[in-house]
Amino acid sequence: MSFVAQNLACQRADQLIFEDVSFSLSPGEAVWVKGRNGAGKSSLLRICARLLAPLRGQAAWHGEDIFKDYDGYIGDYHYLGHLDALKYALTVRENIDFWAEFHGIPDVASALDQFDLQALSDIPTGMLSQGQKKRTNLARLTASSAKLWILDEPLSALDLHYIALFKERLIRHLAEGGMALFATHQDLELEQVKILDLDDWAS
Ligand SMILES: Nc1ncnc2c1ncn2[C@@H]1O[C@H](COP(=O)(O)OP(=O)(O)OP(=O)(O)O)[C@@H](O)[C@H]1O
Repeated sequence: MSFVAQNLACQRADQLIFEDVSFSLSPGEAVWVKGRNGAGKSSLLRICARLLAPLRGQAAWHGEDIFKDYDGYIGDYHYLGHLDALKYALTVRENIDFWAEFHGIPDVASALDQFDLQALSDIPTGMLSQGQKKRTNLARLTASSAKLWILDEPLSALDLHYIALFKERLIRHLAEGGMALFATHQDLELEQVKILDLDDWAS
């Protein structure tokens, strides 16, 4: 099982953002995407989550092009973007439920527990604070069986307690053979992380 990106180039509007970006992920590995504001971190993650087509280059999961083999990749990755992607009219539990069901994991209770969401579980997510919304998204992530976590600024809005909790959960995911591709401005101080600095690759 692996994710391999080769010579990716990205263009937004008429601007070439980066080119020749290559990296790979095997079970237990994490890649930390770094770079200045506007370097293309979110764009790279969106390409890997198939939300944006690369200008050039390939990305493959199990050796199959992610843009050609739709079904082979869909249940294996979970993308957490800048926006919270919650359905505000639904409660915390209902939001997590939906994704847990999509990924075939019915254990919503433990997902709620992991990010201390039990007391908030019946509140519509539109009423949550930014940090509570982020915790709901992280619970949704951990309720999924996705092998590859693609995370854009997963720490934003989290207080120190929940940053530590998230880090612990990420380390467990990697220890269980998962993979992670994440962009943060803050160092998570993971021991085994490969750094991909887009400032080195900027066009
Ligand atoms: N929808 C869009 N249309 C056109 N250009 C875009 C679009 N989204 C982003 N860009 C441009 O692409 C470049 C890369 O943006 P991106 O969000 O990937 O950078 P980033 O490294 O994640 O930045 P930050 O650290 O500020 O979050 C920027 O110059 C940005 O203005």
